[in-house]
Amino acid sequence: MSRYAHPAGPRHADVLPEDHPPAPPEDLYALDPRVWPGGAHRADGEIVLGGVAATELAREYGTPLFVLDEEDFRARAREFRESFSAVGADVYYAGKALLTKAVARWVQEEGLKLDVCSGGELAVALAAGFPAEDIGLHGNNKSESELARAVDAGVGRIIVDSFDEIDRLERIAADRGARPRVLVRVTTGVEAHTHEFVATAHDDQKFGLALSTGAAERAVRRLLDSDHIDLVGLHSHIGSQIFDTAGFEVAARRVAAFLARIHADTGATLSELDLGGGLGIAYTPADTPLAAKDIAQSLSAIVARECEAGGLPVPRLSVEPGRAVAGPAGVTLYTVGTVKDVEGIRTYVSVDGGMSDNIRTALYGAEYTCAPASRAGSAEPMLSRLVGKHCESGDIIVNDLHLPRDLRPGDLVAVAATGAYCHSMASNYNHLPRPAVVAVRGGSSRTLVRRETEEDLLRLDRG
Ligand SMILES: Cc1ncc(COP(=O)(O)O)c(C=O)c1O
Ligand SMILES: N[C@@H](CCCC[NH3+])C(=O)O
Repeated sequence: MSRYAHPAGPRHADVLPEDHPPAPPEDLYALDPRVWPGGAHRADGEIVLGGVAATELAREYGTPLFVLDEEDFRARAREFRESFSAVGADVYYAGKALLTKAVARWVQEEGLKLDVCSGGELAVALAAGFPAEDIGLHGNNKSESELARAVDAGVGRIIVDSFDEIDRLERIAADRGARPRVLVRVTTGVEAHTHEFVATAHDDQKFGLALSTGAAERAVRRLLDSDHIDLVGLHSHIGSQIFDTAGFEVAARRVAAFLARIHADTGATLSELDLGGGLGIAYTPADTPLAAKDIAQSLSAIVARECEAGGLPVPRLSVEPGRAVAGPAGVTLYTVGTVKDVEGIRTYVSVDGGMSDNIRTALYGAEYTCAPASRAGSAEPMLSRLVGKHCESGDIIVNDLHLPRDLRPGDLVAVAATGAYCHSMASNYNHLPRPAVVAVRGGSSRTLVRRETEEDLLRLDRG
C-alpha cells in the first residue's frame, strides 16, 4: 500500500490526525534495516554510515548533509541488473532520483543503463563519460536544443511524448541525416495506487499518448512512415512509490496486447518494450517493497505470454527504477536548532534545513523515519514534529514522530531513505544554500557535490 498520506483535507491546521498520538516505538534509537542503509549501526551511541560516524561527517562537511552509502547504492543497482538480466531485460537507472557524475559512474560500473529527462541530466551523464548509446532521453516537453544535443551525442533511445515532439525530431534528424531510435510513451489507463501527483498512466495527465483515445496508435503509424526516425518500441510508466504488482501487470498486458495489434495491422515488429520505474521503498518499517527478482519474473512472463498469444516475437524488456536504487542509500543529517514545546500538543524540533532539501513531505504527505544521530540514551519518548527553518508552516520533514525528551540544540538527527528525490528536488527557498552530497564507503567519505555558499547564490544576482 502506498504510504502517501494526505489525499485531501486539512493537514496541519487545528485538526489533529485521527490516530493522534501515534504509539512511541519500543526503541527510539533502533535503526531498522528495512529503512536504514545496509551496515548502518550505532557505535558509542552515535549513528555510523559506511563506516563513518555522524559527528565526524557533520564536523567535516557541516549540516544539513546528504550522506550516500555507496555500497548500498551499488548493491541495489547490482540486484536490479542481476534480476533483470536473468530474464533477458535491461535496467535503466532513472537519474531524476539522484544524479551526479560519480553516481553516473557507479551506475555504469554496475552494468546499468541510464534514463535522463532533461538536457541538464544528459549533460551530467555525458560529463561523467556515460556511453551515449546506453542513455534514454525522456520528457514531455523536450526542447529543440535538448533533442538536437541528444541526436548529436548519439543517445540510444528517445522516448517521444507528443506529436509536436515528433515534428521537432523529424526536422532535427532530417537536417543532420541522422536516424534516432525512438520509443513511444503510451498511457495505459491504469490507475496506480499512489499519490495523484506521481501517478502517470491514467489518461487525464500530461505524460504520454493514450491507448484509449487512439493517440498512441496514430503516433506509431506516423513514426512507422517516417524516413528519419527509427521506431523501435513502446514505453509505459504507471507511476511511482508503488507496492503492488497489479498495476504493473495490467500495464504490461495492455502494452503487449497493443504491440500485437500493431503487428497484426501493419506487419511491424517493435523490438523494445520499457515498463518504466515506480517500485516503492520502505520509508518506514510499515512499507513492504517488492523484490526486484519477483517483479522481473512476473513482468517478463506476462509480456512473453501476451506476445506469444499475438504471434509476435517477444521484445527486449527494460525497466527504469530510480527510487528503489538511490532512495534507501541516502540519509540526511541535520543539526537541531530549537526545541519548542507546544503545551498539550507536541514538541516542535527545528533543524537547519527543511523543505528546500526535502520537499516530499510538503508535496506528497510523504512519511519518513528519523532517529537521533549523535548520541543515544534512555530518555522518555516525546511526541514531536520535525520541521525546517523556512518561513512556511508547512515546512515539515516528519509529521509525527517520537524523539527523546532530552533532545537539545546542537544534537544531530538523521532522516532515513532520502537518497532519491531530495537532493534532485532541492531548491534555494529563502536563499538557503543547498547541502553537500557526500559518499561514504569502507570508513571514508568524499564530496560528490559540494555545499553551496551564499556567494554562489549572490553570483547569479546581477544587481
Ligand atoms: C518515465 C519514468 N521512468 C522512471 C521513473 C522512476 O521512477 P521511480 O524513481 O519511482 O522508480 C519515473 C519517475 O516516476 C519516470 O517518470
Ligand atoms: N519526485 C517524485 C516522483 C516522481 C518521479 C518522476 N515521475 C517523488 O519524490 O516521489
